[in-house]
Amino acid sequence: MGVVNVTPDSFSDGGEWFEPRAAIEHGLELLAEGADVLDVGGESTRPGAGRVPVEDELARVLPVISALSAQGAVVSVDTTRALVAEQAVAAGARIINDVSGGLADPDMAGVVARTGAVFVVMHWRGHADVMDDLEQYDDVVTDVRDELAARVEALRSAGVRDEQIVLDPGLGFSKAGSTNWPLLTHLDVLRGLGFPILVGASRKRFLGHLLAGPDGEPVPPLARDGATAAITALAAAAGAWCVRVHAVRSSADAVRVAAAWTRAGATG
Ligand SMILES: Nc1nc2ncc(COP(=O)(O)O)nc2c(=O)[nH]1
Repeated sequence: MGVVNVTPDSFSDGGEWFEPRAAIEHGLELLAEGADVLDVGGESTRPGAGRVPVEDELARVLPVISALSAQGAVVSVDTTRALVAEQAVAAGARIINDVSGGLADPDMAGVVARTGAVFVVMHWRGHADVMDDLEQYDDVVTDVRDELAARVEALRSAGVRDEQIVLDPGLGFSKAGSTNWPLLTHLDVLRGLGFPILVGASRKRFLGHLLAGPDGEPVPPLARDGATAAITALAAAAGAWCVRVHAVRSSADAVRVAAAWTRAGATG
């Protein structure tokens, strides 16, 4: 899943593809690099980001979703708003990628049920302005699993079918650096819920800290693509359904390495 952020302020690529034409071109480049899905977002979710008015979010994403869908791309819309999701599906999006898993907008579950779109349910505890204050867990793996299971039950009650649901641990969302790693090394616990798993580690802060030099300063987002590709390979080998990345080529190659590695291991 290649990231197409049509925003002026996303943490790792804010502003590069803010104009629709540039965003569309970038999406086509990511397809050429091997992306299976293009994730189009119009509102940054980075910690501390302010909300974007809904009309601005619509104006940003709809032209890009329409154009990329018309080119045959499988497009997801990265939004927490039911209205944006509904209009994005009408414009051709086949996946709704909601970092709040339906918590931010009470109308989202109904839109998902009505449209039949695939729904990515990410683990989330609050909007960007508060999420860093909500990082308390007894056991992050079982807590995230249980909170996602509760979301699944709520979605089922709203008429969403199991085959529409994809789960996502929400790396970096209400999770400080060290808290992210157990979610990656225990993907099997999340997979135990019985749904495909999407992993979004690309260029995130916890990787910047991992790669920090002697001065302890985290490396900048654009220096985190090697670590991102390594996580892609490990997550693929652990059975992840999809990884959401900014740099597609390196992760597409990493998926092929993991597939070859797993096949060789299977043949013994
Ligand atoms: N499903 C899903 N969606 C996401 N959307 C945005 C970001 C972070 O923002 P970015 O687009 O600036 O990387 N991370 C995720 C994620 O981890 N999972």
